[in-house]
Amino acid sequence: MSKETPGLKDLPECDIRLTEDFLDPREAWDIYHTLLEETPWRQDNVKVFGKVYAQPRLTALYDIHGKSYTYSGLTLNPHPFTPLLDNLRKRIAAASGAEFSTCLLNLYRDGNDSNGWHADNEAALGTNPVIASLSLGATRQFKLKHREDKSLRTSVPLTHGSLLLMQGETQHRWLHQIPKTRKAVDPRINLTFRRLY
Ligand SMILES: O=C(O)CCC(=O)C(=O)O
Ligand SMILES: [Fe+2]
Repeated sequence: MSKETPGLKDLPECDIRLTEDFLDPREAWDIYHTLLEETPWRQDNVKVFGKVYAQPRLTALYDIHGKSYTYSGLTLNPHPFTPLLDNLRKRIAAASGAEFSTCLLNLYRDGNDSNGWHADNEAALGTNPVIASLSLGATRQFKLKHREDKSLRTSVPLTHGSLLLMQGETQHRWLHQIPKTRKAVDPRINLTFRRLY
C-alpha cells in the first residue's frame, strides 16, 4: 500500500469500517431506482464562511420523531420514514449495534456535484456519533484528512451497495469530503443514518 493512500485501519484517531458487500448489487439497484424516482429531492442554499451558495447536490431528510436537522446554517425539515428507509434503518442498526433516528439522503447527479470538507459534529448528534453511510449507484471517492496532521490523508472508493461506518472520535479528529470529478460519472445516492438527540 502506498504512503499516500493508507488503508482505513492504519489511520490514527480514526474508527471507520467499510463493508463493501452490505447489499447485494441487485437489491442495491432496486433501492437506487426507487429512491431516485420517489424521493422529494431539493436543492437548498447553504452559508459557508458567511457566503451563500446553492448546495452542489440534492438532499432529502427523514426522521422518525419529526426532528429537523441544522448544519451549515441550513435547517432541513424531515419527512416521515418510508417503509423502504425504515427497513434499511433497522438492518443497519442490527449490523452496526447502533441506533439511528434520522436519514439524510444525498444525490450527486454527476461529477460536478460534491460535498465539501466537513465533519458531522453538530451538537445534536452527541459526543462521538456513529454515522452509517450507504452508497448506491456510481462509485465516488471518499476523502479523509486529519484536522491537525496535514500529512495524514487518504481516499477510499465508495462502491454500489457498500456501507461505511464512522464512529468513536473520528468526527473530532478528521474531516471528510466527496470531491468533484472530471470523469463522466452516473448519479450516486448516499444515505447517511444518524441519531439526533
Ligand atoms: O456522500 C457521502 O458519501 C458522504 C455524505 C456526507 O458526508 C454527509 O452527508 O455528511
Ligand atoms: Fe459527512
